[in-house]
Amino acid sequence: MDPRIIAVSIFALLIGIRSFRKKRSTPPGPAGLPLIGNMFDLSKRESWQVYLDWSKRYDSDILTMKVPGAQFFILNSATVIQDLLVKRSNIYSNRYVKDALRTDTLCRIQTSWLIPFMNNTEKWREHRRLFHREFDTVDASVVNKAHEVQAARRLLRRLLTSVDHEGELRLAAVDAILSITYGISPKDLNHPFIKAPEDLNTIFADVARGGYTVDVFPFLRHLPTWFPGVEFHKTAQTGTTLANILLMGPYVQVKTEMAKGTAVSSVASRFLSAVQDGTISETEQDVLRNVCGNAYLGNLAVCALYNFVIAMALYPEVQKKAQKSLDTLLEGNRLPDFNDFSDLPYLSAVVNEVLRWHPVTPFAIYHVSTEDDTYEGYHIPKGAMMIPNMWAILHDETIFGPDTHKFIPERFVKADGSVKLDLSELDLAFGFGRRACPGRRKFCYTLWIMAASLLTAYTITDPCGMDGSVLTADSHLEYTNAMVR
Ligand code: HEM
Repeated sequence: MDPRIIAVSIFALLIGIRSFRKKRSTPPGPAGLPLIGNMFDLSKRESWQVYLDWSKRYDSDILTMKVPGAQFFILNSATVIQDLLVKRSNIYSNRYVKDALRTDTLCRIQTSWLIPFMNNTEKWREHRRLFHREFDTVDASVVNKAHEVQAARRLLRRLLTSVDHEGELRLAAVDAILSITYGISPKDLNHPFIKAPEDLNTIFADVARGGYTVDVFPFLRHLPTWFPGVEFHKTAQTGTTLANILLMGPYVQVKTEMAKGTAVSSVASRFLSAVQDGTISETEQDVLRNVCGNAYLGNLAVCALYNFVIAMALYPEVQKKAQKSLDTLLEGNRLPDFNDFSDLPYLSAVVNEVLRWHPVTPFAIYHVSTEDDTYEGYHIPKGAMMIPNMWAILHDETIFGPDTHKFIPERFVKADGSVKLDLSELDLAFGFGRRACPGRRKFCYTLWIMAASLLTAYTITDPCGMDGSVLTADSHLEYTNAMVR
């Protein structure tokens, strides 16, 4: 054979092997242990910072880790997240695949009505469409905002006599969402509707951080319930009960109140009236009932309310500045309402900074890919778990300016005093692409009215730790490693 042909063939073969290798190569990441892979690496303390440090060590914004049955990709920059979860959201909008790691405990809890766990299907799209219609449109927000103002006023009134300030914030967050959704306003923390979403969110958070051995070794699910160490059976049972309280408890109460003619106007009462009038189908009724249950579970908003209070106590000069803008506008004559929104840009900047400073969901919720993909030469297989390090991008100094670990609302203020981003535009704090949080606009307004009301009536001082020690802006605040913190 002609030696030139042989040389060309070998060259072509080498190029082929190289490009195949490149296509199949995986991003860098820490080497795991035999059998369990990176199980311990995935649940490091303050893992958002650990993952970011690894990005520097491995010189890559995308990292990979493996545990039996699943491969995770950590996305550590806004560019990678934008490229994959937003621009390719047709591929990266699924959730946990059935029977994959970590889903075992969840599968036992009745979660089919929970939007965050639905796969990218028509059912999920219909739920999101109706969620938007009921909570996000201009018409809906007029009624919803009236409820939010009332919930904020009730908080101020309770704080006059209560000493359990933390409990009052928890109550206020549930009060706001329950009154918008069901017209129900719990009077105290013993109300059965207060604890259910908190406990269910705790179970989901435990599952998400791999708290159950069955998620790693699925064969354990075949062991009988009395067997030591199979506590997940009990957790799953508790979770199912809680999920039912969430979905059916307030919904049934509204139905009963409507029958008695005592129901307060709410999302649920409006659609139940439409059912009585025969203007919506039974399927739509079921979807709307689920949508209400999802909004109720979204009460994780309380974590952001805590962060607001902590920030005000640690940064008194910020608090004073926000209070001054409120006092100048209200002149001590009245409490704020949503008509004041555009006149208080600094307060909007404070709320933006609360969401950025300590994001409530540092890793959003994992997205799952539905087909094989290639990115920057790396192979990403179908079923890969994509973990966006939201904390990392919200602390990226190239996006938000210097000292991102400090609470500086001025980073959101333009030279003319107006706010850089409208509240609802701080999208980075609310997830990505098609799965971005549908409650974000509604929630931003809840936080805004609570913040405005609190700062008008009270001054938050004397920050101290659990052990009574005095905290300052330089103290290290420890956050849990959960999906929601
Ligand atoms: C501090 C307030 C909140 C934050 C920071 C937040 C953040 C998030 C994030 C990061 C996601 C995942 C997005 C992704 O997968 O990329 C999400 C999903 C979701 N959020 Fe929120 N959220 C908040 C409040 C709320 C509220 C008040 C509601 C309800 C009224 C709500 C309803 C939902 C729902 C239903 C989903 C699932 C969306 C889906 O999977 O398609 N959230 N949220």
